[in-house]
Amino acid sequence: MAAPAGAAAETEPPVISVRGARATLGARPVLRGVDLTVRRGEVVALLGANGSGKSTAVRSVIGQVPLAAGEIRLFGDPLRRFRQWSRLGYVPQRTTAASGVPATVREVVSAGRLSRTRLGWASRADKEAVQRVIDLVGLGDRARDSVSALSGGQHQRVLIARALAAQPDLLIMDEPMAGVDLASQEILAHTLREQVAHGTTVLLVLHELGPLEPLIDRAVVLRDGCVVHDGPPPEAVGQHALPGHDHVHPHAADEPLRTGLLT
Ligand SMILES: Nc1ncnc2c1ncn2[C@@H]1O[C@H](COP(=O)(O)OP(=O)(O)OP(=O)(O)O)[C@@H](O)[C@H]1O
Repeated sequence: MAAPAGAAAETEPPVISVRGARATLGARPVLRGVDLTVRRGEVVALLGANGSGKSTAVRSVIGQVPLAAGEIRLFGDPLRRFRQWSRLGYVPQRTTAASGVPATVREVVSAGRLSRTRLGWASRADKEAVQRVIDLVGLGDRARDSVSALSGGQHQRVLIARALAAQPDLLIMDEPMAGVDLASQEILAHTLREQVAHGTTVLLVLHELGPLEPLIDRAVVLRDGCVVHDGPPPEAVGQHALPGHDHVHPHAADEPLRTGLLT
């Protein structure tokens, strides 16, 4: 669990403030008046069924989806004026670090450090920061390997290391556990714990709380582009405990709820 946001966090502007956000994709209204506040040091999970608008909400926060109405602020600045992108690490949903270009783990993770490197040259501190996050995600012995040689879970760990390389104050991850084997899930949970212990603010899109549950301070649940819950994480089984849960799971119905749901 993150250290509770202190008195300073109460008075300073939220790290993320979304007010009355509306967005339409194609002809479809996908966000229909979303409010979302994330304060410094908080770990907030954005939950909801397939298509409820979770990814669209986080993509609007980072400026990838324009709003039809409403306002977004990051670290107190209106999004259109926000320039401190090195303070934000983002791991998009279900992407791969392998682009056809044979890059090594270290090269991909170093790319995440570029916003902090001075004069285009990686300093010793930059190299150490890159090595630290590679070690943190348990890939210290794979740093020179091509990312194309990695498993899906290892890929995801590379992408998270890339997002952490610039030592962001805010980490946004869209379903970081999706398609990730259990061993990698545990490493990711450990990685996140470390970040949270160092004060990083985190917004996570999740299908369920799963192994990250002990870290989550607050859950915001979307349904049809509207917030239907904003408060303590639903007990034990994440959104499954909520009425109207209709997520489609690619697993057998008799599988235990706490394992394998994210794969
Ligand atoms: N580019 C697009 N054009 C039209 N509709 C879109 C587009 N992108 C997403 N949508 C639709 O918007 C709705 C919300 O999508 P979004 O990806 O935000 O949901 P989600 O809650 O993240 O779902 P999932 O759990 O499936 O990732 C879905 O019905 C989706 O089909």
